Amino acid sequence: MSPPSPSESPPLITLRGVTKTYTIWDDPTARLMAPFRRLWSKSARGTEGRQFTAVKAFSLEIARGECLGIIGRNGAGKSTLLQMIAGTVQPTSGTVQINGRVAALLELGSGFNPDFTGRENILMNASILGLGREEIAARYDSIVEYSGIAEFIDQPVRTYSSGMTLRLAFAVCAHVDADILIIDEALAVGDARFQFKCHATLEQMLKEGRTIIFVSHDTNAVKRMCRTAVLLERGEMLLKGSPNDVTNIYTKLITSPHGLESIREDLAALQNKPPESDEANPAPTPTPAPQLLSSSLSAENPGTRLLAEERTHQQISDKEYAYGGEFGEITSVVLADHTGAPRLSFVTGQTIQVRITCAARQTVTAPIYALTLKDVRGQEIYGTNTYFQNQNPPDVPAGGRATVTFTLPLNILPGVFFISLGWVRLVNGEVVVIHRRYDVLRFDVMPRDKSFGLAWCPATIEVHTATTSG
Ligand SMILES: Nc1ncnc2c1ncn2[C@@H]1O[C@H](COP(=O)(O)OP(=O)(O)OP(=O)(O)O)[C@@H](O)[C@H]1O
Repeated sequence: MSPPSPSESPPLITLRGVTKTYTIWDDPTARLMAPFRRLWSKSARGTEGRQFTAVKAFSLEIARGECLGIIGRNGAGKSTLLQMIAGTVQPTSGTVQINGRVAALLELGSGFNPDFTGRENILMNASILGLGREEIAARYDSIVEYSGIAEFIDQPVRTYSSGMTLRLAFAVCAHVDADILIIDEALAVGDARFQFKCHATLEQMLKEGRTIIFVSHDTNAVKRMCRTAVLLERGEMLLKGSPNDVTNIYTKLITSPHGLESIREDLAALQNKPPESDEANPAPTPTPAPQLLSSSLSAENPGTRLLAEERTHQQISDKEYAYGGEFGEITSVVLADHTGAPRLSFVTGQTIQVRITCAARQTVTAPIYALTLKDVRGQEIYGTNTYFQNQNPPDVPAGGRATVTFTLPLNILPGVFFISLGWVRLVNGEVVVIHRRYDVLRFDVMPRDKSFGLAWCPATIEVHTATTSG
């Protein structure tokens, strides 16, 4: 029987007005003395230490079978939120209601006793997570085999590397029939092979209708795994939406010098945006006629008219998300075939050209031009830039223009794809955005043969058959 769809079943997790406030002590002695002082004097209550709210009035319902990604800057409150869902931290106010068994991979090894062996920790953890003696005995060998560290299973966990600790912790979580799995960045310490195995297990868990909540700074992992993502900032939920929208806004937040201010308008626009259709299965669209692009520039800006004249375009994708544009703008984007003829539909293996024009309002020194291809889920499938290719394009003077052509073979199998473009510069090792236009063009790739998968790696096959044995 297939698991019920998220909309059919009641929420597995309900958070209502969840707030966590910590008391911060500048003086460690005052912290130690505080309980005694409170005993001596009622008036001392609440007068020492500063209150710091790590998570503010957070409300959310998470359905069975949902995979929710939580992203946000360092200190945004992600781990605190996960700890409250996992039950290891109590909220100061608000309620957390959980209707199922929770397994959590929080701070690495936090559930383990470092002086116990791997074997003892498996037994202890599986028991804490709700398995009975017989169930643990029946699954023990499988847990050890999954972890791949059988050789070290009788060594104390304090002697394990972080990758080995992760292997053990994940192996336990994967075997306890959890309804909800919570993962806090932990997977990042696993080697590539184990990460692959973890992701396959997570996919399987989702198919079985389990719920996964995971925190990651890896926006691609969020887009690959999740259908919904939440952006946390200073303890508050700024946005809940498609992983592509949320990670686009997050990228702007972390690269803009104006921080939160820089995304206010975007948040307002997204809140008014109608719900998206199934992004993973968009209906094919006919190639539209050329049309004028909307602009991020204000009408008052003296450069606007000149730039607008150039802003003729093949197609705007309705997903475009742009920012920057103050010092210069990517004014035109044309997708063409290898002859230079504009097109939006190709066949696997064909060569494309992406031609962009960048107009500088102020001198742009040490410019970098970048291109990314994404699939319909926002997953980056290819990206490059002039910096990675060891090119040093010339500065663009105020009022000047640069035209840039990216030429690349479309070695990808059929689907719908989006092009994102960036014009940035590096200042003291930091990326300063001149203009970024994400998901600006949408194009289709049609099949050229019956090969399958993601990438087109045209294989030749040689078969030698012997006519006699021996
Ligand atoms: N026990 C604690 N006492 C005081 N402050 C705390 C405590 N735990 C967390 N904080 C503070 O709460 C804020 C949120 O911390 P949290 O670890 O939840 O952030 P995060 O989003 O997970 O960050 P990161 O991405 O760096 O892991 C931070 O400012 C942190 O210093």
